[in-house]
Amino acid sequence: MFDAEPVFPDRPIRVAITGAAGQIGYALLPLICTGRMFGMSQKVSLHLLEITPALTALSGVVMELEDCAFPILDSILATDDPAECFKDVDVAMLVGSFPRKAGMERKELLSKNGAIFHGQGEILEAVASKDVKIVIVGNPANTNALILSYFAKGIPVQNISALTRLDHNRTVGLVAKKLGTSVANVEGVVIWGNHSSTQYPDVSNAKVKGFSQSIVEAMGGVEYLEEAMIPHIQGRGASIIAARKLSSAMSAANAACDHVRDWLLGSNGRIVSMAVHSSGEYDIPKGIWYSFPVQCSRGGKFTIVQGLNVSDFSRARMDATAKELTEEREAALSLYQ
Ligand SMILES: NC(=O)C1=CN([C@@H]2O[C@H](COP(=O)(O)OP(=O)(O)OC[C@H]3O[C@@H](n4cnc5c(N)ncnc54)[C@H](O)[C@@H]3O)[C@@H](O)[C@H]2O)C=CC1
Ligand SMILES: O=C([O-])CC(=O)C(=O)O
Repeated sequence: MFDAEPVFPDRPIRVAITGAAGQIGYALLPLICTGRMFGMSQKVSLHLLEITPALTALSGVVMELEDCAFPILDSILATDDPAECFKDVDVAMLVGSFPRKAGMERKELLSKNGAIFHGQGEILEAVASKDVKIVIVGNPANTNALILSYFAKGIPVQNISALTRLDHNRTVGLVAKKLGTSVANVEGVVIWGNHSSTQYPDVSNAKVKGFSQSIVEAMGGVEYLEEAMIPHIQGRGASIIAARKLSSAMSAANAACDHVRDWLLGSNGRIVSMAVHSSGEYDIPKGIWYSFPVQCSRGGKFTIVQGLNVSDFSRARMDATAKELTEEREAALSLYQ
């Protein structure tokens, strides 16, 4: 457990979690309530949303939360009404949606899940604080963020993000394993682009304590990246589905917790990856939600880290994943225009 100065010393922080009775919800709730997200000095008020048929399952989750007697858990609201759930929340973690099955790409979920983020965008626009910080976990996460923003124009684009921290953590884990070091020694990994099989996990700017040479060379050169590391990270979600017959939940919840903690409390100078609105940084098309290297400062601010070295190898991959996101944007917006 860690402690931190509370974001709101005088009141609980209100956190909405959609799909709270699902796999990720079940893994995420204990992380929040044991202080892994906001520290042990911040009281938390949970606003849990489920679809009506899952309300009984949600009531069981609520019973378990009560039975945990978490000292920082102040109150729980469980509802199937998104307007009630989102009213006055400080953070909205939008998990509730359908996971893919083996053999599917995440973008195949667009027609089914896009409608959820359309509806929730309109409701957030109507009832949420303009300061709310929103993270979209449900897939296809980047384009769901774009859809949500399209229907919630009063919420600043900087307050809407999508989760690529899982890919980031996967890459940190892989680098540490390959180099035989601790994950704590790995810094400067970047996930560029889409949370999909076109994402570009980039270690070319990474630094690892104890290694003075280039990390690309230490890892086995460009050939290793191209043939092993990049496909490994791009396909990790599918590998987990193949093995578990269910998509990642523990690691997804852990990543969502890291994402919100760093966004709200600051990343202490570390580079982390978040899918955020592109204003054309690194010549990425404007208006898509693209995963960039960011540094977060306390209070829910982040800046995209500028000036990282971009080789031709990186450029081609950054552009390929941007192209996919541009196509997803066209497919999504064609439903609404
Ligand atoms: N961005 C990322 O890194 C990751 C994203 N995911 C995605 O997260 C999503 C959730 O995954 P799981 O928890 O494993 O799925 P799950 O099926 O176990 O749980 C989803 C829950 O959402 C609920 N739900 C469906 N529609 C809803 C709505 N309109 N409002 C509120 N709740 C609703 C369902 O009743 C269900 O309880 C999926 O789209 C999955 O692909 C999963 C892993 C990583
Ligand atoms: O692969 C999936 O469908 C679930 C997911 O997003 C991940 O594990 O990264």
